[in-house]
Amino acid sequence: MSLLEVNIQQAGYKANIETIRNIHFSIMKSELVGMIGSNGAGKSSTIKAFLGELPFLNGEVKREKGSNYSYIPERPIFYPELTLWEHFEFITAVEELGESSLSYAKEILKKFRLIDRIHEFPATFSKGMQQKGMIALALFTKPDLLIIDEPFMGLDPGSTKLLLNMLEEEREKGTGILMCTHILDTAQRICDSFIIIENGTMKASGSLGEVLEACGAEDGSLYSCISIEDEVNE
Ligand SMILES: Nc1ncnc2c1ncn2[C@@H]1O[C@H](COP(=O)(O)OP(=O)(O)OP(=O)(O)O)[C@@H](O)[C@H]1O
Repeated sequence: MSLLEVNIQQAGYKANIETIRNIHFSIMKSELVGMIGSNGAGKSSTIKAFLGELPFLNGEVKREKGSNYSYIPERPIFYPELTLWEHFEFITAVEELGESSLSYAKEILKKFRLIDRIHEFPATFSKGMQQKGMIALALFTKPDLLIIDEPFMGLDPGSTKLLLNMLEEEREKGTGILMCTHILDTAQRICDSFIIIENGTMKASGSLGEVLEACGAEDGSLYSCISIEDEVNE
């Protein structure tokens, strides 16, 4: 059984304005799925659509019964009136997670070198620190499904390496992961399967070999699956 099955016929932000259409995929346990496409192709909108955050959706989304998910949006979102640590305490209380989750949170925060800053407000953090705070908040709940939009944005090389290790550990635990990224060489190296989004629809999906073939990418590179607009003549 898949952790997530998405069948979107159409979805959008405004009535009668279709932002995405005909997007169908599923995510299995321990599967790392890379969603790639140009700026504005519709990746974040696809995520918002299956999370129920778009006002208009014609389609069907199925999640495995009893499974939980974490979503790391493209831009970090925090409660302005809470310190970083209060975010962990708040989620622990709301989701009735228990003390062991808070110990796990501290472990992650130590790895990300944020432990000395947990009593500060995330709005005062650097971009990369905010991103690491969001990642820690997503992971400490031990989700079955992890959805991450541009996870490497703003991370320094050490934190990028740490995140890659953490994704691998999550996968080994059985977590299904959907990751949107423009870092195609990393995606090509670590993802089990791919969804290529272009102009609001799915251009190809499947294993690396399948998407490369569907895109006619003879050079064997995911870069060839992304259409690049003709340069504007001066
Ligand atoms: N809040 C919104 N209201 C209306 N239209 C939106 C909104 N957010 C995004 N769009 C539109 O939806 C389309 C797809 O945008 P989306 O953010 O899904 O792209 P993306 O593939 O995630 O791009 P990027 O790689 O730049 O993050 C774009 O035309 C964009 O202008």
